[in-house]
Amino acid sequence: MTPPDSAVSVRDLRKTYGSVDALHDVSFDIARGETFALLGPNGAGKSTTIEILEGYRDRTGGAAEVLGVDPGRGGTDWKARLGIVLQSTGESGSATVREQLTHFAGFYPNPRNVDEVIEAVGLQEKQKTLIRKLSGGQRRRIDVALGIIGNPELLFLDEPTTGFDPEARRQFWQLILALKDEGTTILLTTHYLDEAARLSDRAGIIAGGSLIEVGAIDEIGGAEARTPVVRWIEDGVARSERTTEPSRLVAELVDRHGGAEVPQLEVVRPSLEDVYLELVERFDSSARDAASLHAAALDTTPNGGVR
Ligand SMILES: Nc1ncnc2c1ncn2[C@@H]1O[C@H](COP(=O)(O)OP(=O)(O)OP(=O)(O)O)[C@@H](O)[C@H]1O
Repeated sequence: MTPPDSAVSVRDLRKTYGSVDALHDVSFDIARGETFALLGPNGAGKSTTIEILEGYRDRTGGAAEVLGVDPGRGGTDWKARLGIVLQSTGESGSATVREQLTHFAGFYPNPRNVDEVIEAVGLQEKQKTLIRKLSGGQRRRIDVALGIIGNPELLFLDEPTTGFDPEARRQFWQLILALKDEGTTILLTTHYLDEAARLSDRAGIIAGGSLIEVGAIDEIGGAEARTPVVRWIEDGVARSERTTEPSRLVAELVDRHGGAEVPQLEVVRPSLEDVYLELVERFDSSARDAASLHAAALDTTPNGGVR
């Protein structure tokens, strides 16, 4: 089932929690060495997908392979090849930063150097501090440090930079780019679309438990969604136009203004965030249409309408 260079392969993955249909028919591959972002609104099914792939959660249906192994059956050797940064901060213990990392390094056959990891997550000055005395953002760095201490082939990062200050996020990005250079495969979920765009090669967008789009980070959504928008003010009215030839339009506007400044002129290339919001909004509105069609059909069926 798995393409030969795949680190992760998912086919028709389904998960229900009681009556909640959390995932349906989700299929995607992640190549070895690739950084893949799984994006989507709250409750879309990202953590459920990740937890199934980590072997923490059973699936209801479909198939999955992670580093060539069914995650439902992965043993200790397989787990030692994974690095996991869960969504919630788990570390609050009474060990120091250095003690905790040294302790966890001992669980792995080929761990990273503890000093290097402490430096990579920017905790040199806190290495002798008890973890429970760290700030929330600093504890999150410990989560990331514990995720990479085992020198994983595949790293799962579930909203890794929540609570980071902007400088810490940039520092974290450098760390991830360095891991990527070393060939680590990374599966990232994040609500920061700039983070996904900066770090990932490809992304999948999940909404309502379905994968609605998957593709290269600078192609996702298709060429039309990426068309630049020219914005300006004319006669006191805000104008905008989508065009594949923004230079031509700008030249025309300058001409129309007799060579003077065009008020508040800007050319904006839609960002990953703009494309994402458009795709999710389109999904939401077709889900609303389907729900009202369904309600209308019930209403017209004999004894179907509940009033
Ligand atoms: N243990 C559980 N029991 C019942 N329902 C659950 C459970 N875990 C998740 N769900 C439901 O499954 C759906 C998907 O949740 P999931 O946590 O995978 O979403 P998510 O995309 O990770 O969201 P977020 O961005 O908020 O973390 C949601 O409707 C959620 O309420």
